[in-house]
Amino acid sequence: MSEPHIKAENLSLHIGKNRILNDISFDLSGNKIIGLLGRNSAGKTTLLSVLAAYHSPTIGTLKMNNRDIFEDASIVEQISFIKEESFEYEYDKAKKWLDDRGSFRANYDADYAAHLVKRFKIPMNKKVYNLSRGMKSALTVTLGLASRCPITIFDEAYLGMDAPAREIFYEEVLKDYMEHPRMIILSTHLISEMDSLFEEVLIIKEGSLLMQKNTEELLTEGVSVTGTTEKVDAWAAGKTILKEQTLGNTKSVMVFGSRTNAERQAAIESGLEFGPIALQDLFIHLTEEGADS
Ligand SMILES: Nc1ncnc2c1ncn2[C@@H]1O[C@H](COP(=O)(O)OP(=O)(O)OP(=O)(O)O)[C@@H](O)[C@H]1O
Repeated sequence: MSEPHIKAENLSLHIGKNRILNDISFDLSGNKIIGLLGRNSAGKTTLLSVLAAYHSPTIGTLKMNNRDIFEDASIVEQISFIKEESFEYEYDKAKKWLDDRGSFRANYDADYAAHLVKRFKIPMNKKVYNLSRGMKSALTVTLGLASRCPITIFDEAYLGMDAPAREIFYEEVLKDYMEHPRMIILSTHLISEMDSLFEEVLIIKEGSLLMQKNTEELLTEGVSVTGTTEKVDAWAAGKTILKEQTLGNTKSVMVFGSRTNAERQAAIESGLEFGPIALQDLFIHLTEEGADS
């Protein structure tokens, strides 16, 4: 298959009277790791389930490699959608569950799955419903990674995993992506742990797309500036201020928006101090109630 290309145009999803996704357009192309960021209830799971063809858009279109995801079953085979499952009635042993599901996936690598099972220490002789929450997550993540689908979606797949298991997950995502490039989309609202994975991010807020950006570009647009209140106010006038703090005559602002190098240089020469803003801080302020990017 050629490199994946997903194009959403004016996509809206209504369920009953609820308008869950509103007029979303984006263009994702190539093998890369993409972060889908949004606060609780922003619509991450819903958007991903539309991408995985679980829901058809009420309005608008969603195409993969120029074909409608809902009209072509062969496309759905290229997509793996991993989310937290309760597995309340899953009486198979973990080994059978994984082997059965892997057998339906064209690129499934059983040796790699065995490697992940070992790293996560999943007790494969236990019945799935009896596994701990963290082990259920590890099992689904193992299926998602070892399936090596051209489009692999993890919807907050770390839920239930403890910190060491999450660390293994992040390491394996990166390592396996480098060896077998594909499009991997990870949704999260725990950004600080995962920010270094994302080459691109989609940020959604209240069912609408706030932005689609290359992560590096996004990070260069956010900057914290500190100096005397007078100088900081003069510099920040007309800019998008995400946050401000004053202590005595010293002021610090977080600003978002593109700047020229010359502008930055002049500000530094006038005595202002520039610092980076972490992706998580940018996310928090950009998605705040009333924030307008
Ligand atoms: N079947 C449904 N019927 C009605 N409303 C729904 C349905 N599914 C989701 N919603 C609503 O749509 C909104 C988005 O839900 P969604 O689960 O996509 O958010 P999320 O960003 O994944 O949230 P979280 O981070 O809390 O998991 C929520 O307000 C939710 O209550």
